[in-house]
Amino acid sequence: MTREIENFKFEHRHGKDRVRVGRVWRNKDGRYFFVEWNVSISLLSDCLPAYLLDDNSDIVATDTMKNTVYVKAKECSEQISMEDFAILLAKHFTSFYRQVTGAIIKIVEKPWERVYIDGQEHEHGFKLGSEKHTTEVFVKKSGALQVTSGIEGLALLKTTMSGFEGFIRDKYTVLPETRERILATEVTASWRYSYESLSSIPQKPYYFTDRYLDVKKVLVETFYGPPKQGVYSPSVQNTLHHMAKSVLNRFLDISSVQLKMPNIHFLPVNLKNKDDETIVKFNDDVYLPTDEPHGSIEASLSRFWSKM
Ligand SMILES: O=c1[nH]c(=O)c2[nH]c(=O)[nH]c2[nH]1
Repeated sequence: MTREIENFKFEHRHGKDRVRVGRVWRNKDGRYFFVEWNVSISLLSDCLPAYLLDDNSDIVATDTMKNTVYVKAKECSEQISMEDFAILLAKHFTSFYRQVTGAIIKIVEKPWERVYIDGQEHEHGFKLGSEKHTTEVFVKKSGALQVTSGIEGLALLKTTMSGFEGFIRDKYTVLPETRERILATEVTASWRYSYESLSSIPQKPYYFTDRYLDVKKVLVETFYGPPKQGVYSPSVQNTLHHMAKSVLNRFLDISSVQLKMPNIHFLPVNLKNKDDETIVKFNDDVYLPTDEPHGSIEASLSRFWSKM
């Protein structure tokens, strides 16, 4: 909420961060489904008297917000995507409380994956995977909405078909040019859907979950290229742009995509002993893995008609 008070601009919101919830569903055949979500709620509401006076009569308590997560999780008798759960929560807060004019709900899913035993899916066994699915939903009382989904911690590496040449060389430059290096990154991606109102959201139950898996697949496939020959990457920047473009070309319901791709360096190892004898000579084989410092490369790509 933005207000002008005594010639100052005053903005406020309040909510509850990191509400953790696990939800189990069981289908008729006795097969279990499980999600673990970390939910953050932020409400835009008319509760100025609480800031200016000792009047809390327009405050939705953040403890109440936390409880609502569990109530709504309980009420979801069928499995639901985390985007739909975020929309459901936001709809609740903006319609149930006169004071609430907007709700921002963020969810990060813990990557529990069904296990396979002897090549067979386990009915109720899960193990922790790596990258995380994220979402952020903003719903206004009017029904206007924004839905963003994303991925965090998608670690990708290829051992060849990457180089970096032709960059600025000056007295500070040491880095040799190369057409052969390891390319490694940990992708953080987010993409905005083009839906702008509650009524335009697709009603298909796993729509957003399926889309998340589709986008991840396109990002990964574009990074690596075809299984046998791969695809040459002249820079992280170029690969990032290809990945973003592939997502927008493939999915017309996505209006913009943002990618952060740190360049995680693997340094060539060359060693000489005290007699100046070479004991390890680098031949694109032995590397020193590092996590810092790392290059930081990020960009966003949007359709022209996108409002992002
Ligand atoms: O793909 C790269 N992009 C850069 O901007 C850069 N800078 C650098 O030192 N190595 C690399 N690699």
